[in-house]
Amino acid sequence: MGDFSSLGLSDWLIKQCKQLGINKPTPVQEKCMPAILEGRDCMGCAKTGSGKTAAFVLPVLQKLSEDPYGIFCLVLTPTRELAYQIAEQFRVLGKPLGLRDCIIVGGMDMVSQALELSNQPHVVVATPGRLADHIRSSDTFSMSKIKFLIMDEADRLLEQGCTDFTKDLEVILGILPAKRQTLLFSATLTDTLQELKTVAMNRPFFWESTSETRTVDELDQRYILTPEKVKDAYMVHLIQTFTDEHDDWSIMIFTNTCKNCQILTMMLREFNFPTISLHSMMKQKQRFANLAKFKASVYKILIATDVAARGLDIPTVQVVINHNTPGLPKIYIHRVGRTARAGRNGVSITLVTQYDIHLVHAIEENTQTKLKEYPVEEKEVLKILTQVNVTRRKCEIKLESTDFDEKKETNKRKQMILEGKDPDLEAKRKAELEKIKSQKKKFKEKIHESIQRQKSGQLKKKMMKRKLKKKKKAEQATL
Ligand SMILES: Nc1ncnc2c1ncn2[C@@H]1O[C@H](COP(=O)(O)OP(=O)(O)OP(=O)(O)O)[C@@H](O)[C@H]1O
Repeated sequence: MGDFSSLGLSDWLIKQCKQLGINKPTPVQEKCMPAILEGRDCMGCAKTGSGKTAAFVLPVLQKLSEDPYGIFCLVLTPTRELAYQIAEQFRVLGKPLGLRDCIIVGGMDMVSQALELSNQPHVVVATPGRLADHIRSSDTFSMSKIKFLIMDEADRLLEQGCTDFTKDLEVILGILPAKRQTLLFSATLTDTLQELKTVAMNRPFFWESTSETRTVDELDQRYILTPEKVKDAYMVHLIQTFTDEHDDWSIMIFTNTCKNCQILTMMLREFNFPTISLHSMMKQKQRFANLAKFKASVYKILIATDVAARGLDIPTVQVVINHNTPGLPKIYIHRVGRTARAGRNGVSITLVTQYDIHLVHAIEENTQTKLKEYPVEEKEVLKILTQVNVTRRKCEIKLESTDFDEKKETNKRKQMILEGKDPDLEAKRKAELEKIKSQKKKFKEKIHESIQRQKSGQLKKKMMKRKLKKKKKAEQATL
C-alpha cells in the first residue's frame, strides 16, 4: 500500500491527516484519490467504515487550495446528521486553508442559511430537500461555477424510497454547471449503478472493493430466533449482560418506526438504562442534541430508526442490535456498519421472528456471510419476560396519552404541503379510493357467492338426475 504523498497529496494535507491518526490511505482512498486529482468523475463503493469520506474530502481540499473560491464544492447527503459530520471533516482537514463551509439541512433556520449561502462559502453540505427549497425561493447565491458535486450515500439519494429525492435533485442538478467533477460514494452502490452512471458521465472511474463479502471481517454477525412477544425481553437481557460485562461500551438499537423507537426508549429508561432516541418525528435541535450526548457517552444506548443507519461514525459503538430484521439487505449492511469501523471489532445481533427467516436468508445471500446464532440463557430471559411486557404496555399507554399520534398526523400533513399537495384533498382521495376498493371487494364477493350458488344448483340438479336414473333402473328391474 502506498502513502498519501505518492497519491499526489500536498504536505500540509498529509500533516492534517496525521493529526487525526490518518497515516496510511485505505484501499478506497488509494484507488479513488488519484483519479479524482486527475479530474475524473468517480464512483467509489467500499465497505462501511472504510474511510470513504476522506477519499473525497482530501482531493477536494487539495484542488481548492490550488484555486480557492466559493462556491467550489457541493456535497449532497440523505440525512441531516450526516451533513454535519461531513462538514466537520471538511472543517478539520481544511483548517489551514481557513475553509468556510455551510450546512443546509431541513429543520433549521432558513433565513440564516440563506445568508450563509450568499456569503459564498467554499463548501456547501446539504440535504436535497432544503437546498432545493433555497434554489426555488432565492437568487442570492450561485452554484454555476462549482467544480465538484459529491453525492455521499449516492444510492440512497437516487433510489425512490419513502423519502424520494428525485424532484429535489432535478432542481439542484438544473443549476449546476455541466462541466464539473461528480463523485459518488456508498457502501452499496452496485444495486443502483445504472442510475448513477447517468449522473456521473465524465469518464467515470469506478472502484469497488474486491472482497467477496459486503460486511467487514471484524464484525461478528449474530442472530437470535425469538417469538415476537419475547423480543423485548431478549433485548433487555442483552443490554443487561453487556452492562454487567463491559465498562466502556455503547450500543445502537435499530427499530422500524418512530413510535416503536419512542416506546423502547421509555421502556429501557424504566429499567434505568441510560437511553436516548433519534428519529424523524423529533425536533431537529433535539436530534442533534441527542446524537451529541450519545457521541460523548453521556448516554450509552441510542435507539434509532433508519435515519441513523447510514454514515454515522461513532467509534465507541461496539454493539448494534436490530430490534426488527431489516426488510432489505442494503439496510442491514448500513445498520450493522455503525460498529466495527476503521479496523475495530464489533458485534451485531439481529432479533429474528419465525416470519423473518426469509429476510435473514436474503441478507446472507447478499452479504455472502452466514449469521451465527447468539447463545443466550433462555431461562434468564423467561424470568424477566412478564416484567418487560408489563413495562412495555405501561409505556404504550403513557405514549397514547400524549399527542404523539396527533403529531405524526400533523407531520404527515406538513410533508404533503411541502410536496405541493393539499392534505384535505389527499384525505378525500384516499377515502374515495378506500370506498372503491371496498365496493370492488363486495362486488367480487357477490360474484363469488353467485358462482358458488350456481355450482351448488348444478350439483343439486345432477344429484336429482342421478336419483331419477337410479329410480327408473330400479323400476325397470322390478318389471
Ligand atoms: N486512512 C485512514 N486510516 C485510519 N483511519 C481512517 C482513515 N481514513 C478514515 N479513517 C477514519 O475511519 C473512520 C470511518 O471513516 P468514514 O466515516 O469515512 O467511513 P465510510 O467509509 O464513509 O463509512 P460509511 O459507509 O458507514 O459511511 C473515521 O473515523 C475516519 O476518521
